[in-house]
Amino acid sequence: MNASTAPDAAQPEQAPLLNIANALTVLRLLLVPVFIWLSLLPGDRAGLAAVVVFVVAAFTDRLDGQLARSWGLVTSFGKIADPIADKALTLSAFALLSINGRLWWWVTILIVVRELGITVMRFFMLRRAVMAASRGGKIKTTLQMVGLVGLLTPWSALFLSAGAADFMLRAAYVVVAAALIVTVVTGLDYVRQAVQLSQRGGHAGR
Ligand SMILES: O=P(O)(O)OC[C@H](O)CO
Repeated sequence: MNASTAPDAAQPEQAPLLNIANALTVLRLLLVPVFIWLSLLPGDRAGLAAVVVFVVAAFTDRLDGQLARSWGLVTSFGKIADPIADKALTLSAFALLSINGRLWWWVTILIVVRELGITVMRFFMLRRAVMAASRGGKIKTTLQMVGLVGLLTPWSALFLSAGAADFMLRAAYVVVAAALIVTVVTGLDYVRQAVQLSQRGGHAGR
């Protein structure tokens, strides 16, 4: 939602906790069980409905960040909850794909370890600073979401030729590969930021 590591104690929050940006973040979290339920139903129609719910939830990620920045609705809750809502959505999709044998487990496990590891680290770092999502983190989430939509969509049910459906699926795997690289690199970068903050021994100074 917010670029860079932001100070928490130095600047008291102006925006109310109950605002449209945070409501969209909570909506994204609430859409996750709906997406999982639809994904587990048999048939292409349920699969397509699951993709629609996923896309709506992914769109709220774009919208909440934009609204928070442009309307001055940035809160510490949003900085923490926004990445958690993203991870709940993307990690459930990665796990479902691996369960269905459509994505290698090692890819899902690597991404789960990075995402949960950074979330735990964020909570530990709260004593010093709120580590908001970085630019790289946002790019990573976008790549993951685009790749996931490509892998989740039953392309053949969209009246595409076999060749076109195959092309879309291959393109999705390429995007997921790019997402995997950015996921690992940005994870390491967050660790570097956390080490620097810890060494400074105080609040993030921006
Ligand atoms: O890479 P993270 O953990 O900062 O997550 C990034 C967010 O999902 C961007 O909205």
